[in-house]
Amino acid sequence: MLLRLTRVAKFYGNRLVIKDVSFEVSAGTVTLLAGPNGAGKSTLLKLMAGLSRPSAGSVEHGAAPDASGDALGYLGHQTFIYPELTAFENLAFWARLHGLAPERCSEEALLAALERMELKRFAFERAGGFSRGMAQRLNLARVLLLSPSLLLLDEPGTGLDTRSMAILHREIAAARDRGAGIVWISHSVAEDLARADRVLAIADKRVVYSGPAADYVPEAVAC
Ligand SMILES: Nc1ncnc2c1ncn2[C@@H]1O[C@H](COP(=O)(O)OP(=O)(O)OP(=O)(O)O)[C@@H](O)[C@H]1O
Repeated sequence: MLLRLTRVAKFYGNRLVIKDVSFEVSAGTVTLLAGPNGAGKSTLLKLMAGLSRPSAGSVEHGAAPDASGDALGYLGHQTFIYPELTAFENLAFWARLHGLAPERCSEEALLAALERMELKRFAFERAGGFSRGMAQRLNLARVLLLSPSLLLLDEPGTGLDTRSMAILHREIAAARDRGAGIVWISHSVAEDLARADRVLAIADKRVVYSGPAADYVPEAVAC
C-alpha cells in the first residue's frame, strides 16, 4: 500500500467539499480520479499529497517499495519552473534541492531526462521563453527526476499537443511498470480509461464509483 485514505472529509470554512472518501493506492497501478468540474478532484489530490489536511478521517502514506525513489511526486497547476534559468539549470536546481545522489543528477543524467521529454535541444535555453506545452514537459521531467513511488498528477495534459500527450502517456506507463502508484486527474476520462487500472469518481461531494477501470461507465456519473 502506497497511500490509504480512510473516511476523509474536507471543509473549506463551513462549506463541505468532499466527505467519506476511502481509497487505497497500490504499487504498479494507475488510478483515474474522475468527476465533474468543481467536484473536489484537485482538493482530494492535495489531500493525498499532504498539501492539505483532512477535516476528518486520515491520509496515510505507506513505504515505498523502491527505497532509491523519492516517496512522492506531485504535479499540480503551478509549474515551479524558474523562467530565468535554462531547462537544464531548472532540473539541476531541483535535483540539488532534493539532495539527489550525484550519479542521478550528472550532466548526462539531466540531459537524458530532457531527451525523454524531447527537450534536449532546448536544454540551454531560458525556460521563460518556452511554450505552455514545453514548460509542462519540463515540469514533468522535474517531477519524474525523483522516480517517485507515488505520482499524483493534476491534469498533466493541460496545454500539451498530440505528440506531447503521447510522451505523457508513455511516461505514466513507464512509471507504473517500475512499480509506482499513480493517481491522475484527466480531462479525457473516457479516452484514458484504457490507460488506467482503477477509477475513483466523485460527484455530489462523495465517491460515486471506486473500482476497476474496465467496469467504469463515465456517462453514469455525468463526467
Ligand atoms: N482553497 C480553497 N478555498 C475555498 N474553496 C476552495 C478552495 N479550493 C477549492 N475550493 C472549492 O472547492 C470546490 C472543489 O474544487 P476543486 O478544485 O477541488 O474541484 P475540481 O473537481 O478539481 O474542479 P475542476 O475540474 O474544475 O478542476 C470548488 O467549489 C472550489 O471552488
